[in-house]
Amino acid sequence: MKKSIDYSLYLVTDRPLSLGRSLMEVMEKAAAGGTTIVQLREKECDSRTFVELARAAKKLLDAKGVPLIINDRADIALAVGAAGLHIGQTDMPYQDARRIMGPEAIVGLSVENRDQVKEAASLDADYLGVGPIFATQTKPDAAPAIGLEGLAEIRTITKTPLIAIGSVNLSNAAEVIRAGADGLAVVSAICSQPDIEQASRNLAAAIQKARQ
Ligand SMILES: Cc1ncc(COP(=O)(O)OP(=O)(O)O)c(N)n1
Ligand SMILES: Cc1ncsc1CCOP(=O)(O)O
Ligand SMILES: [Mg+2]
Repeated sequence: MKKSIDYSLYLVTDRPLSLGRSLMEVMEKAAAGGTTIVQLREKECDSRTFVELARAAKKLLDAKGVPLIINDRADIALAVGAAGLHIGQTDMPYQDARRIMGPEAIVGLSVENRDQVKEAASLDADYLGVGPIFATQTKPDAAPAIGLEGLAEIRTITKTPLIAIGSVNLSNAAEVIRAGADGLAVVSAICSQPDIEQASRNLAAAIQKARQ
């Protein structure tokens, strides 16, 4: 049986946005503060570097019981035995990713609008990464923001876990949860904060409170 995953606080890494701190430091402190799942997102590095980072990330996160998801690259996810893969609308098609990763792996899919959510209904994605919720500078090629209304509407058409992404931070975490997100995916709200552990702790507490 597939392991149940806590998607509450989903860190998506970004080394250039980490204020000079190492990937290991970011992940270590984020996990200490309550981050429940980590996606290694590397847009610039070569494959060798990506594998080495992923292997080191897995070792660190395994010791903390935090699952590691790899962005875009099924080959890297398989090479290091990661828990799963995240793909978007212009990445490898979902069915191919699922076949390669196997039935036990977590495979997450990005959706940017309600049509893509409807298309995803025929798939068995473990979660949908919905966004951007708000405009973000972190991903210059992101689709237009869907807002809290867009998220709430998507919530009504699927039961698949929804992970909200795109300028999600401490100031809007509660309303994003209340609009229907099962988890919050953040880059800058953790990676670019001076105190990563505290930022993670604050977000985890805000999520818990919003669910009460
Ligand atoms: C949790 C989560 N949701 C959405 C995305 C975006 O994925 P994608 O559209 O493939 O864009 P890139 O991240 O590959 O630039 C994500 N990474 N994680
Ligand atoms: C990877 C990604 N996909 C949609 S928005 C985004 C970037 C989110 O970054 P931030 O949390 O800093 O806005
Ligand atoms: Mg992608």
